Amino acid sequence: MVCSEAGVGVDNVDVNASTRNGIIVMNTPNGNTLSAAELTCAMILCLARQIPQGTASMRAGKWDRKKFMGVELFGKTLGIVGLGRIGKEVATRMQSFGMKTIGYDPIVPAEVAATFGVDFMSLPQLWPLCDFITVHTPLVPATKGLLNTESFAKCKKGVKVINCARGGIIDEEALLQALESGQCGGAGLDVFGEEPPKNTALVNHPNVVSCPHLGASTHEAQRRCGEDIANQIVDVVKGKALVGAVNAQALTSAMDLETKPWIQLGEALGVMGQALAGKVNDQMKVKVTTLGESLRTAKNYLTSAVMVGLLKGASENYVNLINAPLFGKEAGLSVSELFLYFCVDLAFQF
Ligand SMILES: NC(=O)c1ccc[n+]([C@@H]2O[C@H](COP(=O)([O-])OP(=O)(O)OC[C@H]3O[C@@H](n4cnc5c(N)ncnc54)[C@H](O)[C@@H]3O)[C@@H](O)[C@H]2O)c1
Ligand SMILES: O=C(O)[C@H](O)COP(=O)(O)O
Repeated sequence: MVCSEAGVGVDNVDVNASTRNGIIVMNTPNGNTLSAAELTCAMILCLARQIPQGTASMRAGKWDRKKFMGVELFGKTLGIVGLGRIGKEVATRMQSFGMKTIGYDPIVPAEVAATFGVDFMSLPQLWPLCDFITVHTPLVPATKGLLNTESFAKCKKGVKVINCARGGIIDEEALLQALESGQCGGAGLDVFGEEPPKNTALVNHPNVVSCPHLGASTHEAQRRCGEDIANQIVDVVKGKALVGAVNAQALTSAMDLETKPWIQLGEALGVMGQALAGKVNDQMKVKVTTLGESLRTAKNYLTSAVMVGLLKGASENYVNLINAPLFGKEAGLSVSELFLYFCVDLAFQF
């Protein structure tokens, strides 16, 4: 079974429960990149020129030319936290407005960031330099509250911030306080800790521009994600490839013609192990040893295959390559892996 997310974030899918039930969880990480990047750029422009506020004012019958004095983007510094797919597209677009782009990412190296015009630096270096800050990371423990009271205090007074990634990366309480004090000069928010937000203090703030999670809401992005997911599912059904799976590393290898026989062998060895050792219990030790360069990376799938064989029939659950490692762990099995280059005493062991 496959559970597909037509987008990047799988936070609306219970990945652990899917893994337990042997269900593949897939996403389509590329389809909505441009749409999310364009919305971010639109937010930056709205913050600079207060376009939504101007519209609301005119709808209220006013002609207030003095109230909405803006700033140019030319020559301003944009800090980009998270230099993946969307962060990169935002950078190149905003450079065309004459913005200087600086950024940080724990995975993307400085040399790579430089290829798309981003001056890489640490977060403590980045905060005080930015006129605008936009976040493009996943929401994980390391990014929750990345912009908080402490980091706002390190920023230029009046810094404008954008979150078109995930609610919670900018701490909402700290943001409200920073908006109230003027430390933050405006915020563009497409995402919220709770969606829709019950606490409307932020969306009602005069310096906040907001959208109801519209980053991927374009005809083009929806079509692309739909096509991607359809192709991914057809490929799985045909046993051709497993693209975009977020919880099935072993299964990715199972699609490869060269590794298929090894997976069958691993499973058969597991069945034999069960026949010899009896029902799996927490006293059992399993050691999967592979030999020779061609099996250097085999532990990625072979151990799972052995576990399938060991647990099949012995478990009340449906066991497959996706959930076997989890069930093995829960049964208390002690599993280790050994790779040997050569079968001699001088073998290099990893
Ligand atoms: N608003 C929307 O509708 C919408 C649409 C698409 C994507 N998104 C969200 O946008 C975000 C980015 O998506 P993407 O496709 O660019 O993802 P991506 O995986 O291509 O890029 C994310 C980057 O964040 C970096 N990162 C991880 N931890 C970090 C940290 N502690 N500090 C700085 N950087 C860190 C990663 O190394 C990676 O390069 C995700 O949260 C995604 O769910 C939102
Ligand atoms: O993570 C994503 O791709 C975006 O947040 C879009 O998600 P959605 O398709 O649920 O709007």
